[in-house]
Amino acid sequence: MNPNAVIELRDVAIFHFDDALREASFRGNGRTSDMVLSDVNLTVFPGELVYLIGRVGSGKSSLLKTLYAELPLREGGGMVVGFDLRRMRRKDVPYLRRRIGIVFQDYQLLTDRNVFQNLHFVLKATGWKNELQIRSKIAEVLDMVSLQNKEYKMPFQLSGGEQQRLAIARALLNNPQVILADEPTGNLDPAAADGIMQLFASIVARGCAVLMSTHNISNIQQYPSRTLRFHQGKVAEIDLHSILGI
Ligand SMILES: Nc1ncnc2c1ncn2[C@@H]1O[C@H](COP(=O)(O)OP(=O)(O)OP(=O)(O)O)[C@@H](O)[C@H]1O
Repeated sequence: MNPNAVIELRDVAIFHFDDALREASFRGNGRTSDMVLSDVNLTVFPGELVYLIGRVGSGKSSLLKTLYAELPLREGGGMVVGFDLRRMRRKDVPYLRRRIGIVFQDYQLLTDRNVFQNLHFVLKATGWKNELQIRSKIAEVLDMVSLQNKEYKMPFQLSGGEQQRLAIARALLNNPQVILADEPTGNLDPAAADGIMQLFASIVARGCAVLMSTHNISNIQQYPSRTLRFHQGKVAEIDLHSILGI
């Protein structure tokens, strides 16, 4: 494994284990899992922006879930920010998640808490104790995502783009080396999506690696970068000329 990589996958296969299928196999009827991807090899270094593209159901979310240990890695080798995915136990998962940031299409904010409380909650849950340091960290990340002065807004009082900025601020709280973003611009209009892409570009420029699944080719046109195509159960790096026509 490359000591400088923040993500490394070697000969990985990804499966969904289905309880109904498992039940069938107990009865001697065969399969217990559905293979989504196989032969996945990937190395990502600090400060890289990597897009994941492919049709609905091609496995982009499944790969991201494997990287944040929502789906267990059962075949091949995988390291994420120094954590060995094959050796992860359930109790190790929160420690991995403190070292990475995760951003979803639907923001996944605490809807009954304001901006400040959404961030405060995460810092307390990840072991921060000193209120002064907590306040200073919250001010720092809100500044990074241009949401200063919105601390007391509730999520429903924010635009979609602002809610996604808050989700990104939350992902930045513990200075992650990697951000995994699953269609972060999927619910946004072009102007808001553009702002989110600018924000990710600034995060990448600070040395954080970002893996982003997207159906939005204009994201890639705007910030061309390494792109992986998910197709027929495999992942392959593609030549940007083939999708951008440049
Ligand atoms: N929890 C699950 N249990 C069983 N199969 C699943 C589960 N989640 C996803 N799948 C299957 O795994 C395959 C890959 O799905 P995945 O969500 O990773 O695709 P995707 O490329 O992210 O799609 P989208 O672009 O819609 O987000 C699909 O065939 C899907 O039906």
